[in-house]
Amino acid sequence: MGVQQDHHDILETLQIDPEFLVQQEHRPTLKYNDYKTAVGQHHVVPVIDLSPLTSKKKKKKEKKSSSGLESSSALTQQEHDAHSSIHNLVEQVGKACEEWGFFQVINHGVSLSLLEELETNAQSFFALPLQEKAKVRRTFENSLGYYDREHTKNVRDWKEVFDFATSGMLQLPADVGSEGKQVISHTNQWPENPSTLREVCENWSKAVEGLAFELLGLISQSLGLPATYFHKFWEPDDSNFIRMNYYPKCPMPNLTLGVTRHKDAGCLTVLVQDEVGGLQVRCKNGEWIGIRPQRDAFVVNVGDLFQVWSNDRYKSVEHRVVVNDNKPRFSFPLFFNPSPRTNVAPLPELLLCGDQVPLYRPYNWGEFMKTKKGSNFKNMGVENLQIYHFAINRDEKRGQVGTPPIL
Ligand SMILES: O=C(O)CCC(=O)C(=O)O
Ligand SMILES: [Fe+2]
Repeated sequence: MGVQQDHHDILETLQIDPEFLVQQEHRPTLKYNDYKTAVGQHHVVPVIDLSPLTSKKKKKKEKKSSSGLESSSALTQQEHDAHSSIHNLVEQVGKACEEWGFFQVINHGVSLSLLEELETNAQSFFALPLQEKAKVRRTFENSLGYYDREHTKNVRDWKEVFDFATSGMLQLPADVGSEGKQVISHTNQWPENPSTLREVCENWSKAVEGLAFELLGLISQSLGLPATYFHKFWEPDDSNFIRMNYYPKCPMPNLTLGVTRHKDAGCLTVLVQDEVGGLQVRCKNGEWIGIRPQRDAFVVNVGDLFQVWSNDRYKSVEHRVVVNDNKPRFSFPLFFNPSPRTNVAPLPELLLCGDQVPLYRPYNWGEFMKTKKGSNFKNMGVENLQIYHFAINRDEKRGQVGTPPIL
């Protein structure tokens, strides 16, 4: 049967809107009748135990409140042990970033009861009638709130989302000619119901943001930089936002995806998923593997910003979400992103030590995010903005880099 005929037959029997139809070569290849198989067979993404970090924080607190009666030599030994376990942690994180771009973390210090509260509230919110959810619907002018028509690579995702910024707002550059405005503020919108949603989300965001800064410190050290090196990019503001993802059951999970294959454009994604599974990562051999849901773990991945900053040492890895016809799924990623004013380019500190040439031209993160958010909003019919659009080609590298184009 020809491709044309095949496509025609599918449309004839389709139980879903064709907007959701993933191109044949990108459809999930496993059988997805049973949601458990949707997770895949392999679960080899590294799991890293963060207890050296969490116990270091605890010890610091104890030290502050202790009367200082311990002998100084005992303290020195303890400090030495702590130092070597942090060193070991940094090595594990660096290896995972270099080899996988993805890892899970356990003993991260974020409390399970916060997660349970978030899950209960998310379930209540997404169970509301559409007209209720639509009261806080995202618009082209305000990218925060509820949305059910998100597109990835111009295919509609089988999901509903609710986005909120951890600081309450995102300040993105205005379009040219926007009544002389330089920036447009996108502000959080909170639904009336569930009435606890706002408080729970704000508590969650404080806890997960704290974890993200710790992870940023570890990644920074793994690149040979001071732990706080990257913090300046989160000043005076940032563009962190959290998404509540709801993937309803899907009658045709072999033809559609919760999120089609993509790379995250930001710096780090720190995500917690429920027990259903469906997040898959593309391995170096091209195979898709599932990330095993683990109740006490966060899934962390480095995004495009780290790929550019590290000049391709840490690659942003493709991933996708498969859905199933058996159980809805929830996930809660924090997209941990710097100030929209940040100009992103390979870091001179990292180029100097490796005697390398930069592989990317500088670009402005706020402009990039604004363009990207526009293309997630609807099918633009063309491929959306990607970092490879800023890659420097070989000829340019030989002759050195010219003036970077403005986005
Ligand atoms: O739901 C998930 O597990 C992943 C979602 C994702 O990759 C994204 O929203 O960028
Ligand atoms: Fe993603």
